[in-house]
Amino acid sequence: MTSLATDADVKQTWRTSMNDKGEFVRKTSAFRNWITADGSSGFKAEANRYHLYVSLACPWAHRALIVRKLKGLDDVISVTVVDWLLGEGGWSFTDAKPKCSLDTVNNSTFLKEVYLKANPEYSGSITVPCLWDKQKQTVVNNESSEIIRMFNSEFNTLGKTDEQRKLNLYPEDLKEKIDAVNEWVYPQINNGVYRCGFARSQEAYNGAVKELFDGLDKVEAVLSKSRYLAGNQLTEADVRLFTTLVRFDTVYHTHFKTNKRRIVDYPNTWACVRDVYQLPGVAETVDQEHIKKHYFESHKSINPFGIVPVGPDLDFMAPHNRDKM
Ligand SMILES: N[C@@H](CCC(=O)N[C@@H](CS)C(=O)NCC(=O)O)C(=O)O
Repeated sequence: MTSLATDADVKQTWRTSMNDKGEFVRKTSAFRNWITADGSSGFKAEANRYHLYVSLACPWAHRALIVRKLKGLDDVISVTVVDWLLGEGGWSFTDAKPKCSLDTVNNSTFLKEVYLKANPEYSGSITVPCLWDKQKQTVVNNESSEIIRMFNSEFNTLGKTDEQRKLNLYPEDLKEKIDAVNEWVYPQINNGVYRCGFARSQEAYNGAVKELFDGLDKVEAVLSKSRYLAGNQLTEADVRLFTTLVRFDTVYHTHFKTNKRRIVDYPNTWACVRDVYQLPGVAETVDQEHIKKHYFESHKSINPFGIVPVGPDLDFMAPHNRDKM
């Protein structure tokens, strides 16, 4: 019998990752196994073997959901959506909220039970996305940047259509460029919004917000010259940026105090968000109810009454005209 962690043992990343300057410092992910097409790593890419635990609110989990869709892997990799509320016990399962379901794979009540099944000694953060191996009964990987690379390259015989099997979001000739973009987009923007929101000193906030808007200005400049971040072809760099930007005006702008500008104020960036949103399969991965309710209801230290603001209404389906660039 696995010993279960008590609520007090649950390490909520956003609460515990602070340094003495009041800055938010994200912890590194713990499970880093690799699925390969040939199985040489011990984790072979196979249909119905892997299960993805996600929150529809979480930008990191959202990356994995988008790549799973774009690569036509929805019938190959199953998914459970957790309750949007991140409570005292961490992520949990419910069938009483739209799109959420109980954990029929591991029959757990809290996601921490899944992590502890993989490693009873585990004391790290309990985060989504979490990729579970139904065969080996363990967590394969809980780092989104790696999960999307595996979905992109290792499941190529299993995708639904030829086009989806051939889609390459990290092509050889663009690797350097994509890595270079990720190198600044991650700290300044993806993690940057959290660094603004969870700052516990004015200095920490000032530094994070400056880097964030320098980053967004840079994105706008790049996207004024090319359709996507690494040129005229969609890559993982765009997916990684998109999941932050699609949450920006509805949540971060108010909740994380990133209110110098909104994404709709950046014409090229906003058009690029709509471009990615309108790609086949992407819109159905975006759920603003989960997104808004998760952040505003869960982070009681920055929104004590859990009130969810009413707006803004954004038209993600408005024409983007980026294909004419
Ligand atoms: N580096 C991880 C970060 C994942 C992460 O921090 N996820 C958040 C949700 S947005 C989480 O699960 N937090 C749980 C907690 O703070 O307790 C990745 O990119 O996969």
